[in-house]
Amino acid sequence: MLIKAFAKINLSLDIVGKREDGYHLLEMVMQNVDLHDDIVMEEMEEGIMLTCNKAYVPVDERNIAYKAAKLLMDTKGISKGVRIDITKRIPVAAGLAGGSADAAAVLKGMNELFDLKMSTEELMVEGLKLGADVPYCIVGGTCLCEGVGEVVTQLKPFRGYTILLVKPSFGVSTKEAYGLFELDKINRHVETEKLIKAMEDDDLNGVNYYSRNLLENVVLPRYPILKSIKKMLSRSGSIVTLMSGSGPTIYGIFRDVSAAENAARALNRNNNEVILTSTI
Ligand SMILES: C[C@](O)(CO)[C@H](O)COP(=O)(O)OP(=O)(O)OC[C@H]1O[C@@H](n2ccc(N)nc2=O)[C@H](O)[C@@H]1O
Ligand SMILES: Nc1ncnc2c1ncn2[C@@H]1O[C@H](COP(=O)(O)OP(=O)(O)OP(=O)(O)O)[C@@H](O)[C@H]1O
Repeated sequence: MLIKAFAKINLSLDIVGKREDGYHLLEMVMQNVDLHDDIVMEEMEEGIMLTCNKAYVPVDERNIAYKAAKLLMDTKGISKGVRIDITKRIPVAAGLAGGSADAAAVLKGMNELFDLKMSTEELMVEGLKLGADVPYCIVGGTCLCEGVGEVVTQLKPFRGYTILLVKPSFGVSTKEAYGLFELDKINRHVETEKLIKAMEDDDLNGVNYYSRNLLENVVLPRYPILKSIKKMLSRSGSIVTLMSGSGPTIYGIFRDVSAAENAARALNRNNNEVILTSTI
């Protein structure tokens, strides 16, 4: 069985509170792009066997896809085993929810492979045990995500926009980014309703005006190169230019595909991973 695990970008990320356990309460608009990992799953006699085409991704119980398979085996009492082969294309530790997308794909795959008859809601409850982005990755598409990310509301699709992803050679730890954030220093939050309206109206200038990621406040000052990438993208014709999630990936939304292709050529240096894709 082949399942595609799609990357996401954040059109917004607002932090509106903090829980006792340190997790942040969010309001974010998330969007899948066509860039995806391929997950091939197959039943085995016993155990979990995982492979990945990227040597730096762990293939044991540290892999979130492995954890996803183990979680359902334990909670659903599955006596068989599963083989999972991951072809990774989504950059790692990038703010694109690569690991979360793999985990969501494995939960869905296990549901089918072992005929578990779990509903989307049940899969989301199990997914949240693995990571805050996993429930969104189960639903996918264009969504408003609240709570710690797990309260997911589908929005009108925002399909077919040309996206250029630029991921510099370093990664950013999500935990570290949230750790640097100080909520009491924020005096302007995201106008999420207005952003959603602009998206619904296909008003890219409005999307540009209202799209914001509050984690940029702590991640950009730490990595000034990200500011240069944002500038280069805007100068190259990107209409919306924002950091995704906890970074470091910066993306641009283009009206004009050839402008995006030119920007891709200009930014293809310093070991940046530059990927041309589109919203789905
Ligand atoms: C940055 C985003 O990707 C935006 O979509 C997500 O908020 C992060 O989602 P994720 O990587 O699935 O997050 P998890 O694996 O659950 O958590 C990683 C770390 O991020 C921090 N974290 C995560 C989600 C959240 N709402 N508040 C947090 O403070 C916590 O310190 C946690 O230890
Ligand atoms: N299946 C997986 N794919 C990628 N990374 C994984 C996977 N399983 C575990 N990891 C580890 O998780 C860490 C974060 O990777 P991931 O790609 O999920 O981050 P991210 O894109 O920033 O995700 P998010 O946007 O959810 O924070 C990496 O250090 C990586 O080694």
